[in-house]
Amino acid sequence: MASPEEAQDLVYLVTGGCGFLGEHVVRMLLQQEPRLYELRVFDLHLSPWLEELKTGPVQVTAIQGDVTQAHEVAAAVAGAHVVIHTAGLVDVFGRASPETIHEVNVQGTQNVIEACVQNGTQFLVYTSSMEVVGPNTKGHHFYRGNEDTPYEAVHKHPYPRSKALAEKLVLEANGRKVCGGLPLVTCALRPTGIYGEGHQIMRDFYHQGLRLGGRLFRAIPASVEHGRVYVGNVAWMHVLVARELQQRAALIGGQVYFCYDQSPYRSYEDFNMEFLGPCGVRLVGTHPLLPYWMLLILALFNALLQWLLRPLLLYAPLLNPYTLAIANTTFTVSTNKAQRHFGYEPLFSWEESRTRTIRWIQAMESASVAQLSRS
Ligand SMILES: NC(=O)c1ccc[n+]([C@@H]2O[C@H](COP(=O)([O-])OP(=O)(O)OC[C@H]3O[C@@H](n4cnc5c(N)ncnc54)[C@H](O)[C@@H]3O)[C@@H](O)[C@H]2O)c1
Ligand SMILES: C[C@@H](CO)CCC[C@@H](C)[C@H]1CC[C@H]2[C@@H]3[C@H](O)C=C4C[C@@H](O)CC[C@]4(C)[C@H]3CC[C@]12C
Repeated sequence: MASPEEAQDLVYLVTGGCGFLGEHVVRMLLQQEPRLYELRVFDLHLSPWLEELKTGPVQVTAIQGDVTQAHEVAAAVAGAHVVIHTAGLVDVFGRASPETIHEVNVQGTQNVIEACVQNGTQFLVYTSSMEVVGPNTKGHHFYRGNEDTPYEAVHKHPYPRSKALAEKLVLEANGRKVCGGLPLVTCALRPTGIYGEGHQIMRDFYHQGLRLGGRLFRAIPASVEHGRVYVGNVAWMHVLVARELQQRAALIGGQVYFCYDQSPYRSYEDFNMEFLGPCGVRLVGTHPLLPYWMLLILALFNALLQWLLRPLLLYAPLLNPYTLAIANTTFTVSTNKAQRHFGYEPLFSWEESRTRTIRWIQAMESASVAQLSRS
């Protein structure tokens, strides 16, 4: 039974609630937000696991919709107290056009803001990205920086450009009057590279490793640090900041926070090996097996091939000039701003985050073995 100060009276809306991060935010809200009365999950594609959540004490409402359609967003927001906007088109591989990325990430976010204003919804948390800052394509390193570290943010790629524009819209909307006259309170969370259960790129690396006989070949120097954060902690940060935004609007409104936890600083590949290693994949080489210039030629070749093949098929490999640049540029954060402003402490230790991620990969493996033996 909820105590009087914890009456179950709040309606939350999570956009992109069926995505990798969105699913963790949805589950975290159900576990950690005692004042939740209704949870609306809005996504272009609804996942079957939502059905099992509908049997719990909180009313879970699945809404199939598109953030680019203002009327669909407005209908979903009507009556909500808090919106957590995670929906986005995450594409650094050239799968979607720059126009589509802009439409979903920027126009979609504008639609969410306008829907909050029209409907009198006062609290908006936006999932931004480290890429709003960098790494930039000039290869400048961002070494254990924080929210105030000066850095030349240069956005040439459609994805980081769209995230930066959307973040700006969200922060500028802080303080706007919503219907009823109260101020809109917004903030943005900037995860570094998220990992954990459901991470598609980790899945891809694992399967690639299996195809190559349990090996992956080092392509990035071990000295390049890449920031990573566990999905459960990113979700927890969203839940906590959404709650505290309602109590400490003056402090948190209009602010940005990097998402961080105790995950160690490593290169992108070495970090992945923390999970893939125990699952039978090893990283070959202590130094990159190919020199950088050769990888760059391969990346440029991939980009050319993508362009040539576009009328016929979608060719979108992991390696392109942009992903090569990100993977080869140090970008790590070291901050306690979220702890100072809203009392954030990671919910999952590094050991737990690692164990959970390994168990997920192992479960994936058992499921595919079981499927093979059935067929
Ligand atoms: N994955 C990362 O490492 C990472 C890091 C930093 C920030 N982010 C941000 O976190 C958010 C979630 O990313 P993710 O990794 O979970 O991606 P994801 O692709 O798994 O999830 C995004 C979700 O948004 C939904 N969506 C896409 N277009 C939509 C539309 N037009 N209308 C409604 N829903 C739509 C998708 O169906 C999907 O369920 C994104 O905003 C992304 O920019 C991700
Ligand atoms: C050169 C390859 C040899 O193994 C390795 C390529 C790795 C890349 C595919 C990934 C390296 C860094 C990743 C990005 C980073 O973690 C942060 C991101 C921010 C987020 O908002 C979206 C995802 C991403 C762009 C992420 C995508 C994959 C990498 C480029």
